Formats: sequence, C-alpha cells, structure tokens
Amino acid sequence: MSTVRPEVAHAADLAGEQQYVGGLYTRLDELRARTVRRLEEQLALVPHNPQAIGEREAQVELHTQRIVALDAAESGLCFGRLDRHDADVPRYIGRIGLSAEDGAEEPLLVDWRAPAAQPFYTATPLHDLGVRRRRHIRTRGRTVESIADETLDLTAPDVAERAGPASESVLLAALNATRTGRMTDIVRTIQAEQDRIIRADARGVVVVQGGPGTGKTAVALHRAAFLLYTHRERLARSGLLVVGPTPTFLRYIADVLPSLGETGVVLTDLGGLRPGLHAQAPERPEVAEVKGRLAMADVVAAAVRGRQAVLDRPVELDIDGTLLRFAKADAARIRSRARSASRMHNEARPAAARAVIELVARKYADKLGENVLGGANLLGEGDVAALRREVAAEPAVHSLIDRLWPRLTAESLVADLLADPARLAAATPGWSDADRALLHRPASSPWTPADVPLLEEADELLGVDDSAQRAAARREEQRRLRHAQETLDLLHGSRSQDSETEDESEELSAGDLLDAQSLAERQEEVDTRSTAERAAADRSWTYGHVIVDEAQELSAMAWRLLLRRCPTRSMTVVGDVAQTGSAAGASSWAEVLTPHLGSSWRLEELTVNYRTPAEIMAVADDVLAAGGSGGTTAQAVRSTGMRPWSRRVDEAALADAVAEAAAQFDKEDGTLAVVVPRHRLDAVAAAVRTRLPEATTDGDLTAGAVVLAPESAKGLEFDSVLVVDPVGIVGEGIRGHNDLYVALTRATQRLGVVHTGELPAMLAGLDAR
Ligand SMILES: Nc1ncnc2c1ncn2[C@@H]1O[C@H](COP(=O)(O)OP(=O)(O)OP(=O)(O)O)[C@@H](O)[C@H]1O
Repeated sequence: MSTVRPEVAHAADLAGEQQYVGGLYTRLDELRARTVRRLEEQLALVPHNPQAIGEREAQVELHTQRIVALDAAESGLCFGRLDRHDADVPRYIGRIGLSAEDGAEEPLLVDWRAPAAQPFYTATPLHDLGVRRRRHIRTRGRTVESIADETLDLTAPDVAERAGPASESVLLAALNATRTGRMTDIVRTIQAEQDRIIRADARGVVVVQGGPGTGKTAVALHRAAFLLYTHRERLARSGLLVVGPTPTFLRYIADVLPSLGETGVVLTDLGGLRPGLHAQAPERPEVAEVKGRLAMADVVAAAVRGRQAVLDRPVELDIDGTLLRFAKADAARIRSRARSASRMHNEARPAAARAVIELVARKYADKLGENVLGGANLLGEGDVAALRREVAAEPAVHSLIDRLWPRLTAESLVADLLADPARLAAATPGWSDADRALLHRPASSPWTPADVPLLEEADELLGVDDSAQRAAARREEQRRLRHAQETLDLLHGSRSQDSETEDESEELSAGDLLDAQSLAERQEEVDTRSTAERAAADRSWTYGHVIVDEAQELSAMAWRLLLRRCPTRSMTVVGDVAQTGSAAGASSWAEVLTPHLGSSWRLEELTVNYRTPAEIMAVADDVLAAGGSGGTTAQAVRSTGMRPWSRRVDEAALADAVAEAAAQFDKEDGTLAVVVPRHRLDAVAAAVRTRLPEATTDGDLTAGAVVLAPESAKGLEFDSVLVVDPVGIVGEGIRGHNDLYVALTRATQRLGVVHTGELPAMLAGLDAR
C-alpha cells in the first residue's frame, strides 16, 4: 500500500481546487459577457409604444441587476465544498449559483442561499446531513490560497481533522480582522444558530433577541438577501424595507447587501421614512418619549376634528349686495354632513363645499324669490341652479368653506398643533401640563424623527382630496387626444397631397392603423423607476417584508407606522432590550409588541458574542447588572489577552488626556471611536483634533477616528474604543446604564476608559493605569 505524505496530498488538493475555481471564474466571465451583450442589444432597440418601452426597461433592469450580481460575486466567488456520502461529485458553495453550459444536474456552484447549501452551515458529526467532509476554501483574487477540511464521518479511520477546528479557525480569522468602518458580509462563516434565523419562514413576525455582537445586524441583512433569493418575484414587486437607528448606522451597513448582489432594497432610518422629508433635527429625549406614546394617535385625531370648525357666532355673507346670515346651527349641519361623507378629512372636503354652496344658494333664493304676498317662492329650479353657480364663484363663500373645513396637509396640521397651546390643550384632554408643555414648540421648528409617525398618522386621517388632480388628469387626457388627432390629420393631409398614383394612395398610413385614442395611449409616460425607487417615494407603499434593526429603540407610534407599511406582517425585528437607550423604547418585547400584534410573533435568540472579547464583556456585564435592567447578555467567543484599562484624570486635564489616549490607540491597526457624554462632545472632539486632525463627529467611519455620543454609537463597532466620563454617560441618559453598556461593547480589540473622580464599583474590572 502506498502512502502519500500529507503536505504532498495537500498541495495536490490545493492545485485541484485552483483548477476548479479557475473554471468557475471562466464561467463567470462567460456569463457576464453574455449578459452585457444582451443588455447592449436591449439598449439599441428603439421601442415605439409604451408597452415596448416598459418591456425594454424591464429587460434592461433585469440584465443590469444580473451584471451587478455577477460583479459582486467576483471576490470570494467560491468558499466551500461538501463531499457527500451518496454522491460522487463534490458540491461547491459560493456567493452565487452557476450552472454548467451543458446543463449538468449538479450545478458548478450552489448559491449559499439555496437549500442545497445549508449543510455547509449546519452539518455536524452528529447530524451530518449526508456530508462526509466540509472544506473551507480561501481565495485572494482568483487564486486559491488555502483550504481547511473537517471530517464529519466519525467512523473514518484516517481523520486528519475532526469537525470543529477548521470552522473555528476560519471564523476566528474573520473576527480578528481589523475593521474598515464598513460592515462586511459573513457568508463564509454563518453559524448554525444564525443560519436557522436567516432561513426562517418569511411569514409572520420574527423577533431576534441577542446581546451585543451576536450578529443580529449581520443576520438581518443576510436574511434580507435570503428572502430576496427565495421570494424573488414577490419581493421584486412589493419591495423590502430595512429600517436602522441612525444615518451613520445606515452608511455603516450600506455595502453588505450590494456585496451579496442585492441592490433593490430601501434602507432608511425613522427620520427618512416619510418621502420627501428629511426629519433629522435633534430633540430632547423626554420630548421624543412623549411623541412616541400611543396616545398621540388620539391627539392627532383630535387635532383633525378640531379643525372641522363650528362657529362661535353667526357669519354675515354679502352676495352681490344681498346680506345672508350663516348661523351656528348651519355650520354644525355642514360638519355632520361632511363627517358622514368620508372618514378622511380632505376627501370629505368636496362634500363640505357642496353643502355650504347648497345652503347659501337656498338662503339666497329664499331672499331673492321671496313672495311679498306670502305665497311660494317665486324662483324655479333653473333660477336656483343659476344662483348656485353664482354662489360657488363668490370669494366670501370660499373663505367660509376654508374656515369650516380647511384643506389640510399633515405638515400644517402637526406644525399648527404643536405651536398653539390652545390647540394642544383641546387635543390633549386629561394630560398633565408638564407633558403638554413638552410637546409645545415654535411654529417653524425643523422636523425630528419622532415627528415622522405623527405626520404619517395625520396623513391616514386626512387622506387626499384628489379632485383637482383628477380634473388635471382629465384635461391632460383631452390634450393628448387632441394632439393625437392633429398628428393623424397631418398624416392624412400629407398623404392626400403627396400621393400621385393610385398605388401609392393604397399604401397603409398611420391613420389606417391607429385611431387618436390608441395614439394618445402610446404617448402616455411609462414609469421606469425600480420598485425600490417607487416604494421610497410613495408614502402609502406597503412592503412585502420589513426588517427593523435596533428595534428596541422604536416608540409605540413608530411601530404603528411600520406595521401599517407591512399589512402582511412579514417582518424581521432584531434588537436587544438590554441596549435600549431611548425612553420611548422597549424594556421587553412582549410589552412593546403585544399592543400591536397580540401574541402573533415568535422569538428567536442569539447567544454568542462574536465582536467583543471576553475581557471587555466581563466589564460590560457588570455594568448591565448594576443597571438592574435585566436582559440577556452574550457569551464572548474569543479573548484577546488584552486587558481593558481605566485612567483617572482631573477635570481640567480630561480633554487633553483623552486626546493623548486617542493618539496612542490610533497607532494601532484599524478603526477608533471615542464615546463621550453628549455635553462633552464638542470640547472632546476639539481636543482630539489637535492630535488627530482627521477625527470627525459626523459619522463617516472610514475617514479616521470618530468622536460620538453613545446614542450615535448604536450598532457600530471599532477596533479600539475610548469611553470618556462613564459616570457622565450614565447620568445623562434616560437609561444611562444601557448607554454605557452599548459604549463598552463596541470594541473588537481594545478598550480604555478615561474618567474624573472615583471610578464606580461596576467598573472595578478595569485595570487602573
Ligand atoms: N458568523 C459570523 N462570522 C463572522 N463574523 C461575524 C459572524 N457573526 C457576527 N459576526 C461579526 O460580529 C460583529 C457583530 O455583528 P453585528 O453588528 O451583526 O452584531 P449585533 O448583534 O447587531 O450587535 P449590536 O447589538 O451590539 O449592535 C460584526 O463584525 C459581524 O461581522
């Protein structure tokens, strides 16, 4: 029996994989070239009618998306291989699926999202799912750099590596990598507990609870990619929405889905959820808390009702010299007529306007046609109709309609409500003066994220009076018809003049094939925007799936808004109730979800912290325990041997000491964040900039060190983290211990704490330096 030396066998394996992977790249190039050709063909087409334009746009979109997906797959195209008990050919796993030209049964490469790829993530020696050996393949560019094998077959005699070590070392290599300020995908190393959630049934609301660094964001984004793959057609029509906590966070995660070949997703924070509005102004947390209460739905409804006015005294109308009295009872009658016409305020306005005109015209007729001899009114129905037209054109009547039933926008309603103590008082019966005072603000204040659910709530109650738009659309239709008829007339005209022979006059002309109606239809504009673009621009859009990250921060009003956007209740909600910072946020999932969903949601948990080293987690856990807010924490998967430290300085020396420590950290590899209480942000940032001129506070995490308040650090991570004035952070936050916990758990490698005064006992685990 011949023996093969392990390193020789390994080299042969490596060469074999290089050959296979090389073949995959050749196939990728072929497919790309073919798709580019098809795209060019479509672009060269000149479509002649809206249907053809629509079809061409759909084809262009399809090919463009395919090219994007093929390009995204270039880096790390293939990363795994499964050898199975009952199959002769290995199965290769990668970022996309590739089939052989000859249509062979086993694809050249299986998309990581396909059911056939799942054993790569979940097979274990005890549940091998038919897998004999799992191989991790690491490539750089198009070159296979290394392979690592795990044998799952416990009975194999010459097992080089049992399951476990290879997967662990691939994972640890990923976790120890220095960060770039942009989140990356984890397709090569998805863990079994994460895989289960990523592939969970799309139906219903899945809540993913997990401590810091357990991969909730990573899981949520990979789930988005999985759902787009599995329900491509449905979601291509209805769209998928991802909601994150801050613009900085959205920038941080923005590359993940494109790197997985998926671009058709709407990514936004609460402040960006209302099309056309950039609601990003800062706000005191206690104000945001009040605005987030469910009771605000009643307040907005009361504000709308409050604008459906009654009169406090009769109005005298002067119609062409005739004085008419419009009584309080008349106004009340108009209001109840309009209210019964529609639940939506603006939609009821035409009914209100008609009712006012009718009533005034009747009063006018009563006066003009009054029979002095006491008999019936002298005017006929035709006269009354003429008076109605006269009344309808009267400015005084228009202003009466505006007064009784004004056309309202959500923005005007909410701005007027918050700026007017009398309106606020009328809309908040039973509220404390203190809460009411928190809502009050000047008329021209900029919009904040907490205003968005109020505006959307208002829209729900206002609706749109689209009678003006419908009239404009009718006029446009008429214009197109006229234009089409003129075009046809021109064609007919030119033919009769130009045709000289019988034969020529028998040629078909445009007019023989078309009538004005169909020519007009051809000129209708086709909406060529992608689903994501249309969804993002349409406030009434309902999505096929909604993913909410850092969901613990959402207020009851924000939940109401998001659930309205997802009537199918196909949602993935990820967060950690131990990290809640906002007063309006959740301290338990049941508490926040039950009012909206009853018991129809299911809880999944993630238990392993992939980010924060054990040394730092030990300190963070003490802080969480001291806060007494309960919640889960997570087991750190690795330790670095680096002790987190604390340094005590005088108040006067704080900013300089932070700058000095930041400069030290900056010498290390990777990214750096300085997390400070909000009130120290400017001073500390200025000091840090004297040492690190590139440092920013605006959340561009790729430019250098960043100085952040704890709430802006949500969801982010950095190789080194410097926490400043922990007592200040706790004191300043509404859930201050949670804020400090978030700050401490952002580090992937190094943590330092700079403080003044005594270090609280909960931070005793830090090494004093
Ligand atoms: N299976 C995995 N393979 C490689 N890296 C992983 C894996 N799971 C998580 N990570 C990494 O761990 C880090 C933390 O992940 P993520 O930000 O998704 O956690 P999180 O639970 O959302 O954290 P937090 O709640 O603290 O914001 C990220 O760098 C992520 O890439």
